[in-house]
Amino acid sequence: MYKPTAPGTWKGRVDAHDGEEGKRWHQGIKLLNLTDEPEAAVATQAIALLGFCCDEGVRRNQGREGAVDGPAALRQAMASFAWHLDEDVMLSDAGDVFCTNQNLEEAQKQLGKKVHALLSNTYKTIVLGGGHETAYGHFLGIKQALPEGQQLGIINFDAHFDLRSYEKQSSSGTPFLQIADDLAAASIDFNYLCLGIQQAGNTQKLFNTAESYGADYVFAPALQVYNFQNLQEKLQQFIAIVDVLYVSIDMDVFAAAYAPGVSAPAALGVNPEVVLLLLQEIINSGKLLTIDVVELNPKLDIDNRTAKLGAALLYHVVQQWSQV
Ligand SMILES: N=CN[C@@H](CCC(=O)O)C(=O)O
Ligand SMILES: [Mn+2]
Ligand SMILES: [Mn+2]
Repeated sequence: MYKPTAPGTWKGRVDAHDGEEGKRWHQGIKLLNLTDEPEAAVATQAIALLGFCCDEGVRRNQGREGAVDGPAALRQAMASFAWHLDEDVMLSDAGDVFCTNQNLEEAQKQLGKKVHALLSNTYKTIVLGGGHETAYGHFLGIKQALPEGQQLGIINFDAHFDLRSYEKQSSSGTPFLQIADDLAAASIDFNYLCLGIQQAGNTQKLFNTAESYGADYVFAPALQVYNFQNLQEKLQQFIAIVDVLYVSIDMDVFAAAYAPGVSAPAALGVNPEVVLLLLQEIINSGKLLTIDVVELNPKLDIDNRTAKLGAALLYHVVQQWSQV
């Protein structure tokens, strides 16, 4: 269920005549094998990518399958980024966890183990999804790594709450209710802020669940650069009450013009600029523990637009996160 990334996977443009000055991500990234427990990160700033090749949650949620190929498409979209990282920064690719035989629950457990291995060895972790069922597996690792007494904050950029009932089965629509219930069982608060909610994309039942679980949210039409001061205030209030942050970026939060390659595109979704500004606020808080990008479906993408957007956001995340 786990495979390290094969040598040669990262490839792209080479400016050989420019030497070190021509360096790109595919030439600087290190491959990290998590088959055994990784060694503690040696670099001052160690960032690791980990793929979750899975769309079983999307299938179970009546969505359009294809997110299983999200990690490969994101790697490809990142490969030729110019290298502007400081010398003390190590960027690693820790391979992929796969979902086999539709066994989502086992795949999520395996993802949790690998996330825990990275976090407990001081890697700043970036999980490449996968449908939004990625979030529950990601959380299993966060929960194990969370120091006792620390408050976890979850910020989800998403058109949807993903708070559906998992009584019959879990899916890409249920991860944050699973997380809320797991936290409640461990007497830990569920601090959940959802940014970019589409009213038309969430039934009254979901709004009621959000309310009963104390979830906070901002509708997509309010997630605009001109409203940034209000957004910043709301974000800062949320960040102030927690110790560490888990951020999830569901690519369907963006307008379909920017992100056509998702199971459930949002015609009136948000613009990327405001998300980038909010990510910068989050990273500057110094509380970001781990992040994922989910729901990219390369089969439905147009000219790799969605993959390139996810990758571009991660470029800025890596650049800024490596400095805090
Ligand atoms: N991952 C979540 N997906 C959405 C899908 C909504 C739709 O298909 O319109 C959800 O369950 O709410
Ligand atoms: Mn989602
Ligand atoms: Mn969504």
